[in-house]
Amino acid sequence: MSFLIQAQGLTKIYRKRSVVHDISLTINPGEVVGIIGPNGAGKSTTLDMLLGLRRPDKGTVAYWCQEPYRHIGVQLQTTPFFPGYNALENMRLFAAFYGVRLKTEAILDLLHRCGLKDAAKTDASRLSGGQQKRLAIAMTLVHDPCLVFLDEPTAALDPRARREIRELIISLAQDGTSVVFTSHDMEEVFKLATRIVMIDGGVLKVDGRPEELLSNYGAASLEELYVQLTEPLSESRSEFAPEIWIKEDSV
Ligand SMILES: Nc1ncnc2c1ncn2[C@@H]1O[C@H](COP(=O)(O)OP(=O)(O)OP(=O)(O)O)[C@@H](O)[C@H]1O
Repeated sequence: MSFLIQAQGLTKIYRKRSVVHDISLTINPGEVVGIIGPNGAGKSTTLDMLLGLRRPDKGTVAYWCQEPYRHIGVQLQTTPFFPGYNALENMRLFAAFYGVRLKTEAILDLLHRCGLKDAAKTDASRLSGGQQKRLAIAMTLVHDPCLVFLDEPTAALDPRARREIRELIISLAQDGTSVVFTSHDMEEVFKLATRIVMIDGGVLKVDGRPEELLSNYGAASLEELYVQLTEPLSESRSEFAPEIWIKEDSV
């Protein structure tokens, strides 16, 4: 299998403004791809288009197999749990969406892998923020996917919970699962990612291996590279400084 997802020329337009513009991106087997960029840069919109959750206005997405959704796990920024059900039951219900019947032992193994074994019987809505994130990630694994998408998996978590999620991402990668994740924590991205993609103003700015990127741009750290390549908020990202405007007759 040469690629998992291959996107060509992805463009998404809202109110005549191109919030994602002509992005081409390939996700390969075995990669941990870290997607970085300022708030509102177009990362989530790009992920959604890669996943087929939003239709691109231009461009194409190709997958490595006929039914990719059966083999992709997705944790979006908000993961709705089934209210009134505990973690284990949520896992079982979620698995049913994929047509997978998981034995209790198998679910407990997954919860254990995600550091949640003791919380299996706790109502999902009563789990802590970090536990809910871990449950959201555990739920992406119920159908044994070969690719998982994690949108800001460590955002708003305390240091211990962040560390646990990072270890989980490393263990997924070690088991051969490809991972695509977004994060605003440059140190975290540098540590975890085998490839880094930066999107800014809806445009793909860089795409490469972490060490290569630093040496190509002469940056001492990913944070330095980020600052070097993105514009200050006041210059580029006010409400009145849109990314790319589309001529009326071209939409
Ligand atoms: N449904 C929509 N209608 C109109 N504009 C939208 C819609 N969805 C996203 N946008 C706009 O598209 C731009 C990109 O949003 P997106 O959520 O992809 O950014 P992001 O890089 O994921 O940001 P963050 O890091 O804050 O999550 C933003 O300006 C956002 O306001």
